[in-house]
Amino acid sequence: MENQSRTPSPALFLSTVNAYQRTAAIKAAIELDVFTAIGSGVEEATSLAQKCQTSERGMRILCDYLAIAGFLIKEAGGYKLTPDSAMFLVPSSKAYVGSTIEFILSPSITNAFDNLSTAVRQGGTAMSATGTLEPEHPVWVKFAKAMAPAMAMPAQLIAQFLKVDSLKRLKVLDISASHGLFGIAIAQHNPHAEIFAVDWAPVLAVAEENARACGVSERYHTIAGSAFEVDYGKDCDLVLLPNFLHHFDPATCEILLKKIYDALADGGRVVTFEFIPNEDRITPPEAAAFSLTMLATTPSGDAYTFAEYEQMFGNAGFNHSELHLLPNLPQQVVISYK
Ligand SMILES: C[S@@+](CC[C@H](N)C(=O)[O-])C[C@H]1O[C@@H](n2cnc3c(N)ncnc32)[C@H](O)[C@@H]1O
Repeated sequence: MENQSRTPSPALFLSTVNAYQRTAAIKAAIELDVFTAIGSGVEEATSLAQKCQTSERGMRILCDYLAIAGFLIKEAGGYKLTPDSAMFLVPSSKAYVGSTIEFILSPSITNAFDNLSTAVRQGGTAMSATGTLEPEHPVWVKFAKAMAPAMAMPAQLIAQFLKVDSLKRLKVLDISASHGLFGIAIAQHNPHAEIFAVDWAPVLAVAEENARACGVSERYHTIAGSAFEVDYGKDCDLVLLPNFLHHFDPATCEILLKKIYDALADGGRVVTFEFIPNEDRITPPEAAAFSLTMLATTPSGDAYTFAEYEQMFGNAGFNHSELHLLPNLPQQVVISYK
């Protein structure tokens, strides 16, 4: 109704076409360490320029733009951090996510969007036949290093949610382990947990380093190779499947889920952590929009609805699946039982 009654405007079109400038501004601010400088109390463009070794004009224009975009507050000619910027954009914060630009803005990802019309025409990535699913694609080592800070909180929330602390036996398979944080969080919550991490060999080196740093390396084992080909072993109690199924079409997901089903002990669980849109496929926006990333970067991946996951797990033999919301996260959790 609101759309019909207001005066038509090109504002949305123009801000969307210019959106690359927002991306460039936040990237520059992170590269120049502007948020650290402002967080440490340096607030005027002149002193910020000295601290970050930039021109004064450049710093003034960048900081004004960041204030317009909502990353900074401008007061009495100086700049302050917003609460979000203080928590997520200052590198000394535990919740720092600035490093994620190393993956999200890596050419392997951004180049995939340069030719989106072709991807739309053909219904899958225009990068190459396999996109980011090429075996040992180097972008995944970047992901493992850059995205770990953003996954630390979800990994801990999932470990808490699963209530694994008092189990006397816990064999865990972490498929697409990457940085390893999801499996490591389970090992931290349960001293009996043995983690078996599946991913490409160069990626698993990052997971092993993190397992060592978290003091769980003795219970952290790796299985290098394609999740579709390696031997998972038997009698797993828990399979972690975070941010993996979205890369594939439903038939391929079902092949993987059948393999997982065979590796699970009776009563075992699979934890799928994914962007899960509502049935309308346009809400919630962040989860639903993830579909475009899959169109641009993979041959046939998608952001699946819960009903679609239920069907895939059902077809693979699982007894039932449940959808759970975790606080303050754009992704949701599906628990599927053998
Ligand atoms: C989007 S990342 C998700 C990583 C991690 N599970 C997380 O949620 O943060 C996808 C991961 O799948 C891995 N991967 C891609 N294709 C794979 C395959 N065929 N077999 C095993 N791992 C694969 C990548 O190396 C990468 O670590």
